[in-house]
Amino acid sequence: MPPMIEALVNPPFNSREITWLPSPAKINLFLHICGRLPSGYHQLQSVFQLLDYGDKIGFRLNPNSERVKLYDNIDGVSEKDNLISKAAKALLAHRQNHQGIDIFVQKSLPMGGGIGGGSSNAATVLLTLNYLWQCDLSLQELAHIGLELGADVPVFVHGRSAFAEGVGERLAAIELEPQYYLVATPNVHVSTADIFAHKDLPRDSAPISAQQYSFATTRNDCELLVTTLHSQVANLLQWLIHYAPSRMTGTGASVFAIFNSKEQASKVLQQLPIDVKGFVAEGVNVSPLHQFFKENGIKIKA
Ligand SMILES: C[C@@](CO)(OP(=O)(O)O)[C@H](O)COP(=O)(O)OP(=O)(O)OC[C@H]1O[C@@H](n2ccc(N)nc2=O)[C@H](O)[C@@H]1O
Ligand SMILES: Nc1ncnc2c1ncn2[C@@H]1O[C@H](COP(=O)(O)OP(=O)(O)O)[C@@H](O)[C@H]1O
Repeated sequence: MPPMIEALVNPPFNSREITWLPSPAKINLFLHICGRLPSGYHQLQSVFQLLDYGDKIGFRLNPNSERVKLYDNIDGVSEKDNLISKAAKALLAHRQNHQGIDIFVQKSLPMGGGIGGGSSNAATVLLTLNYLWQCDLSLQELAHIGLELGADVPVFVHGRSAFAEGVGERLAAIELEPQYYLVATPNVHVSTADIFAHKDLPRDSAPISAQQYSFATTRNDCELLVTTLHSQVANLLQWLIHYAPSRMTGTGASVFAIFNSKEQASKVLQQLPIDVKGFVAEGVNVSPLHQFFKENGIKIKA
Protein backbone atom coordinates (compact mmCIF):
# COMPACT_ATOMS: atom_id res chain seq x y z
CA MET A 1 0.00 0.00 0.00
CA PRO A 2 1.52 3.41 -0.87
CA PRO A 3 2.33 5.36 2.33
CA MET A 4 -0.11 8.21 1.64
CA ILE A 5 -3.13 5.97 1.27
CA GLU A 6 -2.06 3.73 4.14
CA ALA A 7 -1.78 6.72 6.46
CA LEU A 8 -5.33 7.74 5.57
CA VAL A 9 -6.77 4.27 6.02
CA ASN A 10 -5.17 3.18 9.27
CA PRO A 11 -3.99 6.12 11.37
CA PRO A 12 -1.94 5.94 13.59
CA PHE A 13 -0.69 2.56 12.26
CA ASN A 14 1.76 2.19 9.35
CA SER A 15 4.33 -0.13 7.83
CA ARG A 16 7.44 1.92 8.70
CA GLU A 17 7.38 1.89 12.48
CA ILE A 18 5.80 0.05 15.36
CA THR A 19 2.83 1.73 17.03
CA TRP A 20 2.74 0.79 20.72
CA LEU A 21 -0.60 0.39 22.50
CA PRO A 22 -1.23 0.00 26.22
CA SER A 23 -2.24 -3.34 27.72
CA PRO A 24 -3.06 -2.39 31.31
CA ALA A 25 -3.20 -4.51 34.46
CA LYS A 26 -6.17 -4.99 36.76
CA ILE A 27 -6.53 -5.84 40.40
CA ASN A 28 -9.53 -7.40 42.09
CA LEU A 29 -10.41 -5.00 44.92
CA PHE A 30 -12.48 -7.84 46.37
CA LEU A 31 -13.36 -11.36 45.26
CA HIS A 32 -16.32 -13.22 46.72
CA ILE A 33 -17.24 -16.75 45.70
CA CYS A 34 -21.00 -17.07 45.78
CA GLY A 35 -21.49 -20.59 44.45
CA ARG A 36 -20.63 -23.06 41.76
CA LEU A 37 -22.12 -23.41 38.28
CA PRO A 38 -23.11 -26.80 36.80
CA SER A 39 -19.98 -26.50 34.60
CA GLY A 40 -17.84 -26.59 37.78
CA TYR A 41 -16.86 -22.93 37.30
CA HIS A 42 -17.32 -20.65 40.27
CA GLN A 43 -19.77 -17.78 40.47
CA LEU A 44 -17.88 -14.74 41.56
CA GLN A 45 -18.47 -11.16 42.57
CA SER A 46 -15.61 -8.75 42.20
CA VAL A 47 -14.57 -5.18 41.52
CA PHE A 48 -12.05 -4.99 38.70
CA GLN A 49 -9.93 -1.88 39.20
CA LEU A 50 -8.03 -1.02 36.02
CA LEU A 51 -4.54 0.44 36.45
CA ASP A 52 -2.53 2.97 34.45
CA TYR A 53 0.39 0.50 34.28
CA GLY A 54 0.90 -2.57 32.12
CA ASP A 55 2.46 -4.21 29.08
CA LYS A 56 2.77 -2.63 25.66
CA ILE A 57 1.70 -4.36 22.45
CA GLY A 58 3.22 -3.10 19.20
CA PHE A 59 1.57 -3.26 15.77
CA ARG A 60 3.15 -2.69 12.34
CA LEU A 61 1.39 -3.15 9.04
CA ASN A 62 3.05 -5.58 6.65
CA PRO A 63 2.14 -4.71 3.08
CA ASN A 64 3.93 -7.83 1.76
CA SER A 65 1.95 -10.40 3.67
CA GLU A 66 -1.57 -11.39 4.63
CA ARG A 67 -0.37 -13.07 7.82
CA VAL A 68 -0.17 -12.07 11.48
CA LYS A 69 3.33 -12.61 12.82
CA LEU A 70 4.15 -12.46 16.53
CA TYR A 71 7.76 -11.33 16.96
CA ASP A 72 8.36 -11.55 20.72
CA ASN A 73 8.18 -14.86 22.49
CA ILE A 74 7.11 -14.91 26.12
CA ASP A 75 9.18 -17.18 28.37
CA GLY A 76 7.49 -20.52 28.92
CA VAL A 77 4.55 -19.80 26.57
CA SER A 78 4.52 -21.35 23.09
CA GLU A 79 3.30 -19.17 20.21
CA LYS A 80 0.26 -21.42 19.84
CA ASP A 81 -0.71 -20.95 23.51
CA ASN A 82 0.02 -17.24 23.60
CA LEU A 83 -3.21 -15.34 24.25
CA ILE A 84 -2.03 -12.77 21.66
CA SER A 85 -1.99 -15.42 18.90
CA LYS A 86 -5.24 -16.89 20.17
CA ALA A 87 -6.95 -13.49 20.04
CA ALA A 88 -5.70 -12.87 16.49
CA LYS A 89 -6.88 -16.32 15.40
CA ALA A 90 -10.31 -15.74 16.93
CA LEU A 91 -10.78 -12.62 14.76
CA LEU A 92 -9.61 -14.17 11.47
CA ALA A 93 -13.12 -15.27 10.51
CA HIS A 94 -14.39 -11.67 10.85
CA ARG A 95 -11.78 -9.79 8.87
CA GLN A 96 -12.92 -7.67 5.94
CA ASN A 97 -9.44 -7.14 4.46
CA HIS A 98 -6.25 -9.18 4.28
CA GLN A 99 -3.84 -6.70 5.84
CA GLY A 100 -0.74 -8.49 7.16
CA ILE A 101 0.26 -7.42 10.67
CA ASP A 102 3.43 -7.79 12.73
CA ILE A 103 2.90 -7.87 16.51
CA PHE A 104 5.49 -7.08 19.18
CA VAL A 105 5.32 -7.29 22.99
CA GLN A 106 7.01 -5.37 25.81
CA LYS A 107 6.15 -7.39 28.91
CA SER A 108 6.23 -5.58 32.25
CA LEU A 109 3.57 -7.51 34.15
CA PRO A 110 4.41 -10.73 35.97
CA MET A 111 2.54 -13.70 34.47
CA GLY A 112 -0.14 -15.67 36.27
CA GLY A 113 -0.09 -13.35 39.28
CA GLY A 114 -3.77 -12.34 39.33
CA ILE A 115 -3.21 -9.01 37.56
CA GLY A 116 -4.56 -10.11 34.20
CA GLY A 117 -1.59 -9.48 31.90
CA GLY A 118 -2.39 -12.24 29.41
CA SER A 119 -6.09 -11.37 29.33
CA SER A 120 -5.27 -7.72 28.79
CA ASN A 121 -2.87 -8.58 25.95
CA ALA A 122 -5.70 -10.54 24.30
CA ALA A 123 -8.11 -7.59 24.65
CA THR A 124 -5.61 -5.13 23.14
CA VAL A 125 -5.18 -7.45 20.16
CA LEU A 126 -8.94 -7.98 19.73
CA LEU A 127 -9.69 -4.25 19.71
CA THR A 128 -6.78 -3.31 17.47
CA LEU A 129 -7.30 -6.03 14.87
CA ASN A 130 -11.03 -5.27 14.87
CA TYR A 131 -10.03 -1.79 13.70
CA LEU A 132 -7.23 -2.76 11.30
CA TRP A 133 -9.19 -5.57 9.67
CA GLN A 134 -12.39 -3.47 9.55
CA CYS A 135 -14.32 -6.24 11.31
CA ASP A 136 -16.69 -3.64 12.75
CA LEU A 137 -17.62 -5.84 15.72
CA SER A 138 -19.19 -4.16 18.76
CA LEU A 139 -17.62 -4.15 22.23
CA GLN A 140 -20.25 -6.71 23.24
CA GLU A 141 -19.30 -9.01 20.35
CA LEU A 142 -15.58 -8.60 21.06
CA ALA A 143 -16.16 -9.30 24.77
CA HIS A 144 -18.06 -12.45 23.81
CA ILE A 145 -15.13 -13.65 21.68
CA GLY A 146 -12.76 -12.64 24.51
CA LEU A 147 -14.64 -14.66 27.12
CA GLU A 148 -13.76 -17.83 25.19
CA LEU A 149 -10.09 -16.95 25.75
CA GLY A 150 -10.39 -16.19 29.47
CA ALA A 151 -12.82 -14.91 32.09
CA ASP A 152 -10.87 -11.68 32.57
CA VAL A 153 -10.77 -10.66 28.90
CA PRO A 154 -14.24 -8.97 28.75
CA VAL A 155 -13.42 -6.30 31.35
CA PHE A 156 -10.36 -5.25 29.35
CA VAL A 157 -12.42 -5.21 26.13
CA HIS A 158 -15.06 -2.94 27.69
CA GLY A 159 -12.27 -0.85 29.23
CA ARG A 160 -14.09 0.35 32.35
CA SER A 161 -13.36 -0.47 35.99
CA ALA A 162 -16.35 -2.59 36.87
CA PHE A 163 -18.41 -4.51 39.37
CA ALA A 164 -18.40 -8.05 37.99
CA GLU A 165 -20.60 -11.09 38.45
CA GLY A 166 -20.93 -14.56 36.96
CA VAL A 167 -17.46 -15.76 36.00
CA GLY A 168 -16.54 -12.13 35.41
CA GLU A 169 -18.55 -11.57 32.23
CA ARG A 170 -21.49 -9.65 33.73
CA LEU A 171 -20.03 -6.18 34.11
CA ALA A 172 -21.37 -2.88 35.38
CA ALA A 173 -19.05 0.11 35.08
CA ILE A 174 -18.17 1.64 38.45
CA GLU A 175 -16.63 5.03 39.30
CA LEU A 176 -13.89 4.54 41.90
CA GLU A 177 -12.05 7.16 43.93
CA PRO A 178 -8.59 7.84 42.50
CA GLN A 179 -6.10 5.87 44.64
CA TYR A 180 -2.53 4.64 44.27
CA TYR A 181 -1.72 0.97 44.45
CA LEU A 182 1.52 -0.76 45.28
CA VAL A 183 1.26 -4.15 43.55
CA ALA A 184 3.76 -6.73 44.77
CA THR A 185 4.41 -10.25 43.51
CA PRO A 186 6.29 -12.79 45.64
CA ASN A 187 8.48 -15.37 43.99
CA VAL A 188 5.92 -18.18 43.97
CA HIS A 189 3.38 -19.46 41.44
CA VAL A 190 -0.20 -20.07 42.53
CA SER A 191 -2.30 -22.27 40.25
CA THR A 192 -5.80 -20.83 39.70
CA ALA A 193 -7.11 -24.30 38.84
CA ASP A 194 -5.71 -25.80 42.08
CA ILE A 195 -7.23 -23.06 44.23
CA PHE A 196 -10.68 -23.41 42.65
CA ALA A 197 -10.50 -27.20 42.98
CA HIS A 198 -9.43 -27.11 46.67
CA LYS A 199 -11.81 -28.60 49.23
CA ASP A 200 -11.11 -25.85 51.77
CA LEU A 201 -12.06 -22.95 49.48
CA PRO A 202 -15.12 -21.12 50.89
CA ARG A 203 -17.85 -20.92 48.25
CA ASP A 204 -20.82 -19.46 50.12
CA SER A 205 -20.48 -15.68 50.27
CA ALA A 206 -23.83 -13.91 50.23
CA PRO A 207 -24.22 -11.81 47.07
CA ILE A 208 -23.97 -8.03 47.49
CA SER A 209 -25.13 -5.24 45.21
CA ALA A 210 -22.68 -2.93 43.45
CA GLN A 211 -23.90 -0.07 45.69
CA GLN A 212 -23.02 -2.09 48.80
CA TYR A 213 -19.37 -2.44 47.80
CA SER A 214 -16.76 -1.03 50.12
CA PHE A 215 -13.20 -2.24 50.61
CA ALA A 216 -13.64 -2.52 54.38
CA THR A 217 -16.70 -4.79 54.26
CA THR A 218 -15.42 -7.18 51.58
CA ARG A 219 -12.65 -9.81 51.26
CA ASN A 220 -10.84 -12.00 48.83
CA ASP A 221 -12.32 -15.45 49.49
CA CYS A 222 -9.21 -17.14 48.06
CA GLU A 223 -6.80 -15.29 50.36
CA LEU A 224 -6.97 -17.48 53.48
CA LEU A 225 -6.44 -20.66 51.45
CA VAL A 226 -3.60 -19.21 49.35
CA THR A 227 -1.80 -17.77 52.40
CA THR A 228 -2.17 -21.11 54.20
CA LEU A 229 -0.65 -22.96 51.22
CA HIS A 230 2.01 -20.36 50.32
CA SER A 231 3.93 -18.73 53.19
CA GLN A 232 5.54 -16.27 50.74
CA VAL A 233 2.12 -14.69 50.10
CA ALA A 234 1.26 -14.71 53.83
CA ASN A 235 4.57 -13.08 54.78
CA LEU A 236 4.28 -10.38 52.13
CA LEU A 237 0.72 -9.48 53.17
CA GLN A 238 1.75 -9.33 56.84
CA TRP A 239 4.61 -7.02 55.90
CA LEU A 240 2.50 -4.74 53.67
CA ILE A 241 -0.38 -4.40 56.11
CA HIS A 242 1.90 -2.40 58.43
CA TYR A 243 1.93 0.35 55.80
CA ALA A 244 -1.57 0.39 54.29
CA PRO A 245 -4.78 -1.62 53.81
CA SER A 246 -3.72 -4.65 51.76
CA ARG A 247 -5.27 -7.65 50.03
CA MET A 248 -4.51 -10.40 47.52
CA THR A 249 -5.72 -9.96 43.91
CA GLY A 250 -7.43 -12.79 41.96
CA THR A 251 -6.10 -16.15 43.03
CA GLY A 252 -2.70 -14.61 43.78
CA ALA A 253 0.18 -14.62 44.11
CA SER A 254 0.21 -10.81 43.70
CA VAL A 255 -1.04 -8.61 46.52
CA PHE A 256 -1.74 -4.88 46.65
CA ALA A 257 -1.73 -2.05 49.19
CA ILE A 258 -3.82 1.12 48.86
CA PHE A 259 -2.34 4.60 49.32
CA ASN A 260 -3.67 8.14 49.00
CA SER A 261 -0.49 9.43 47.37
CA LYS A 262 2.00 8.16 44.81
CA GLU A 263 4.89 9.28 47.05
CA GLN A 264 3.73 7.10 49.96
CA ALA A 265 3.31 4.09 47.67
CA SER A 266 6.71 4.64 46.01
CA LYS A 267 8.42 4.87 49.38
CA VAL A 268 7.13 1.43 50.39
CA LEU A 269 7.98 0.05 46.91
CA GLN A 270 11.63 0.95 47.56
CA GLN A 271 11.59 -1.05 50.79
CA LEU A 272 10.06 -4.24 49.35
CA PRO A 273 11.84 -7.44 50.41
CA ILE A 274 14.57 -8.38 47.93
CA ASP A 275 12.79 -11.39 46.35
CA VAL A 276 9.56 -9.47 45.73
CA LYS A 277 8.86 -7.60 42.46
CA GLY A 278 6.54 -4.61 42.49
CA PHE A 279 5.21 -1.50 40.83
CA VAL A 280 3.15 1.53 41.74
CA ALA A 281 0.10 2.45 39.66
CA GLU A 282 -2.86 4.76 39.78
CA GLY A 283 -6.34 3.28 39.61
CA VAL A 284 -8.24 4.49 36.54
CA ASN A 285 -11.93 4.29 35.65
CA VAL A 286 -11.22 4.18 31.90
CA SER A 287 -8.62 1.88 30.38
CA PRO A 288 -5.49 3.54 28.92
CA LEU A 289 -6.19 1.43 25.80
CA HIS A 290 -9.57 3.08 25.32
CA GLN A 291 -7.99 6.48 26.00
CA PHE A 292 -5.53 5.71 23.20
CA PHE A 293 -8.35 4.93 20.77
CA LYS A 294 -10.22 8.07 21.78
CA GLU A 295 -7.15 10.29 21.41
CA ASN A 296 -6.58 8.87 17.93
CA GLY A 297 -10.18 9.31 16.82
CA ILE A 298 -10.85 5.56 16.56
CA LYS A 299 -14.46 4.70 17.38
CA ILE A 300 -15.56 1.27 18.53
CA LYS A 301 -19.22 0.27 18.25
CA ALA A 302 -20.81 0.24 21.72
C1 LIG B 1 -10.49 -15.60 39.58
C2 LIG B 1 -9.82 -14.68 38.59
C3 LIG B 1 -10.28 -13.24 38.94
O1 LIG B 1 -9.81 -12.29 38.10
O2 LIG B 1 -8.46 -14.88 38.81
P1 LIG B 1 -7.04 -14.49 38.25
O3 LIG B 1 -6.80 -15.35 37.02
O4 LIG B 1 -7.05 -13.04 37.94
O5 LIG B 1 -6.11 -14.86 39.35
C4 LIG B 1 -10.25 -15.04 37.16
O6 LIG B 1 -11.63 -14.86 37.00
C5 LIG B 1 -9.89 -16.44 36.74
O7 LIG B 1 -10.38 -16.64 35.44
P2 LIG B 1 -9.52 -17.33 34.28
O8 LIG B 1 -8.26 -16.56 34.11
O9 LIG B 1 -10.37 -17.53 33.11
O10 LIG B 1 -9.18 -18.66 34.94
P3 LIG B 1 -8.28 -19.84 34.40
O11 LIG B 1 -6.88 -19.64 34.81
O12 LIG B 1 -8.58 -20.10 32.96
O13 LIG B 1 -8.95 -21.00 35.26
C6 LIG B 1 -8.32 -22.17 35.59
C7 LIG B 1 -9.37 -23.08 36.19
O14 LIG B 1 -9.92 -22.49 37.39
C8 LIG B 1 -11.29 -22.85 37.52
N1 LIG B 1 -12.15 -21.66 37.59
C9 LIG B 1 -11.79 -20.48 37.02
C10 LIG B 1 -12.61 -19.37 37.11
C11 LIG B 1 -13.85 -19.51 37.76
N2 LIG B 1 -14.72 -18.48 37.87
N3 LIG B 1 -14.21 -20.70 38.31
C12 LIG B 1 -13.37 -21.77 38.24
O15 LIG B 1 -13.71 -22.82 38.76
C13 LIG B 1 -11.62 -23.74 36.32
O16 LIG B 1 -11.44 -25.06 36.69
C14 LIG B 1 -10.58 -23.33 35.30
O17 LIG B 1 -10.34 -24.34 34.37
N1 LIG C 1 0.47 -12.92 26.29
C1 LIG C 1 0.49 -13.55 27.48
N2 LIG C 1 0.88 -12.90 28.57
C2 LIG C 1 0.88 -13.52 29.78
N3 LIG C 1 0.52 -14.79 29.98
C3 LIG C 1 0.12 -15.50 28.92
C4 LIG C 1 0.08 -14.90 27.63
N4 LIG C 1 -0.37 -15.82 26.79
C5 LIG C 1 -0.60 -16.93 27.50
N5 LIG C 1 -0.31 -16.77 28.78
C6 LIG C 1 -0.50 -17.79 29.84
O1 LIG C 1 -1.63 -17.38 30.63
C7 LIG C 1 -1.35 -17.53 32.02
C8 LIG C 1 -2.15 -16.52 32.82
O2 LIG C 1 -1.70 -15.26 32.46
P1 LIG C 1 -2.08 -13.91 33.17
O3 LIG C 1 -3.22 -13.27 32.48
O4 LIG C 1 -0.84 -13.12 33.29
O5 LIG C 1 -2.57 -14.41 34.60
P2 LIG C 1 -3.41 -13.72 35.72
O6 LIG C 1 -4.81 -13.55 35.19
O7 LIG C 1 -3.37 -14.70 36.85
O8 LIG C 1 -2.72 -12.44 36.02
C9 LIG C 1 0.16 -17.39 32.14
O9 LIG C 1 0.65 -18.09 33.23
C10 LIG C 1 0.68 -17.92 30.80
O10 LIG C 1 0.95 -19.31 30.90
